[in-house]
Amino acid sequence: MTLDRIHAQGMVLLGCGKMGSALLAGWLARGIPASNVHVIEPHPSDWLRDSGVALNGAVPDAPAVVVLAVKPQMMGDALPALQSLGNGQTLFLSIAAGTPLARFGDILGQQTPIIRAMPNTPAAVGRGITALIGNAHVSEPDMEMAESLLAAVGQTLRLENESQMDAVTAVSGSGPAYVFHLIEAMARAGESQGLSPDMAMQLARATVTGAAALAQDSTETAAQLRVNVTSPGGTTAAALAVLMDEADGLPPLMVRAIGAAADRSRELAQ
Ligand SMILES: NC(=O)C1=CN([C@@H]2O[C@H](COP(=O)(O)OP(=O)(O)OC[C@H]3O[C@@H](n4cnc5c(N)ncnc54)[C@H](O)[C@@H]3O)[C@@H](O)[C@H]2O)C=CC1
Ligand SMILES: O=C(O)[C@@H]1CCC=N1
Repeated sequence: MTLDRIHAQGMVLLGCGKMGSALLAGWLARGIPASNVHVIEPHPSDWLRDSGVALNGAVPDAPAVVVLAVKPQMMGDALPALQSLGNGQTLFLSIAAGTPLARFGDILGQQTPIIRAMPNTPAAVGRGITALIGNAHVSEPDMEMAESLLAAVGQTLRLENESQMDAVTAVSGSGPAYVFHLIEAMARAGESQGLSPDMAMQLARATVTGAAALAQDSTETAAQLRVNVTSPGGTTAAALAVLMDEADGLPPLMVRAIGAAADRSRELAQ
């Protein structure tokens, strides 16, 4: 129902790289007709060419929504081409890290309804999470349309204020990279204990994905799931004594890493 406007008026996707194509794959899988999606992408992948979307042609006069999925540094170059759609009924939905709502209004017009969202790459397998916040011109139906689009690729979450977006970006936007790095680090540590690289990677990858699935499906807290693995005086306890060290274990390291990402998000806003 909330996607009726897209069916009637079409939509535009500006930039179809890693995140844009993850979103597009979800929309097509959820039944948005490819012919309703107009994509502007100077370097289209084979997948995009074969997807059936309207690629690099004229965009509709009044699309229901324009999704902005170019790098923050490219926004200034890319956005003026869509200026004529500003100050009207078209909703703009940006997924760019660190780009404040006010900056879009400066280019598109101050009356333009704009939503800022932060998805993540597990959207590619329908397991993303996206946080959203809109400016004062976004109506409830606008917000619901954006949520429906993003719900096609995972969970959604409304923020209370825009300042939360830097922390969201640091936790869930960038977060998948931390988990992939955990796989790499566990595999490398397994190698240092004598496993072959292939075997270490198979064990690390299956362990992280298996634990993630358990965290998703279980009613128990993450802390309890950890306790369930930890036999008193056993191997896990020995590892956790290292990882949970308050001075140089994972918690202070994560505070530094997430702090660095949030700081970078704030810098991008300058
Ligand atoms: N990759 C990720 O995990 C996430 C990325 N984001 C945000 O999504 C946006 C895109 O990031 P990625 O997909 O990772 O980058 P990407 O580099 O894979 O994709 C950007 C795309 O924009 C295209 N492009 C460049 N100039 C253009 C123009 N003038 N008009 C139309 N298209 C143009 C590029 O050819 C490229 O395909 C960024 O703003 C980023 O902050 C948000 C959440 C997660
Ligand atoms: O690294 C970045 O800036 C983008 C935003 C969140 C994930 N990737």
